[in-house]
Amino acid sequence: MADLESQGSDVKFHLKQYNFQIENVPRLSCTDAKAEKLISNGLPVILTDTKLVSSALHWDLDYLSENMGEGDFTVFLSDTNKFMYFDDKKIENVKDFKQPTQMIEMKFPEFVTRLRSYKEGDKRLYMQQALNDTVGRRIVMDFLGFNWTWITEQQKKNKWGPLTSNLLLVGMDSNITPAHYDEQENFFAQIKGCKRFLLFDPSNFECLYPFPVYHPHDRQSQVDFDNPDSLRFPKFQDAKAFEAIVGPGDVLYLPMYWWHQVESVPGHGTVISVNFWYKAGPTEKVQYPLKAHQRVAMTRNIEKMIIQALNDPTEVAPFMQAMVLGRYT
Ligand SMILES: C[C@@H](CC(=O)O)C(=O)C(=O)O
Ligand SMILES: [Zn+2]
Repeated sequence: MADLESQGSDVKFHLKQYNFQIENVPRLSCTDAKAEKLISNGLPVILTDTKLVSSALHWDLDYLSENMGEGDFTVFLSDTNKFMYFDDKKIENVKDFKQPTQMIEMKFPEFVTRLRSYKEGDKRLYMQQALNDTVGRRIVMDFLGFNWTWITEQQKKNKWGPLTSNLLLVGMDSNITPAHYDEQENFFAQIKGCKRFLLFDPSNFECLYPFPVYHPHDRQSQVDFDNPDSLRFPKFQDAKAFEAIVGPGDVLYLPMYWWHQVESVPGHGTVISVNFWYKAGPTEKVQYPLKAHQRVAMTRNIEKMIIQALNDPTEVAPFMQAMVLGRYT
């Protein structure tokens, strides 16, 4: 991708400003030993020359419209530029849960028509669809042309589990996926337009206040980054962010359990990405002190167990307080 510095001013100009500290994620060649080291240590890095999705860099709305086939694709509609994920299987756990987006299925050409006819005040659109075998032959050929040799080598070297899916993301610039974490390793490949990632290592759990595990917004931060409630979330100001801006051809290694907010950079038109989600590998012998992501995984398991045992989420806080206050504090 053209050196960001040459786009620096215009890309930087459009970026939203936040109060927390922000450092840069390193941009390295995939042949650089430092990049290998970062990945093996579960640290984020932008890889500039993997050629992972070179066979798809020609993808644009017209090409996809002609070649994505007859399948239905999942499109989210939002009244704002935010597209917060929710687990529809957990909606019944929260009385009067208000879905932040509407999820509809549509053919690709219809999606393109709606995208192109968008005007201020319309619902914004974001297609998020796992690539599957309904796509047309040319997309299959492009997909087979991905640099599977390189990424499979990474999977084996880092002892990851199997590839679970490739999510195709086609959205409007300025769309935002609010801060959340995933429980899978992720090589995020940028195809068209630019995305800005704000990343936080898993130890920021206490600063980002995830929703409870039973909530439809499990794994999502409760903090509205644009209007943080410092009374409810006093530690948010201590969050430490790393910024990664990716453009066509860049691949971001996004380690599992790392928080990320993803902003499609305004002024670059339609934004197209494909991610590569891998299951975590088997945990070898547990070593102490536990890593931050292991503590998060443990917290999740304990939270699920207590909710199930008490059979009432409102009893979790008094139960945990009785267990620790005056005994472990
Ligand atoms: C969907 C994506 C965010 C985005 O690209 O809007 C993401 O969170 C991930 O790949 O884990
Ligand atoms: Zn994610």
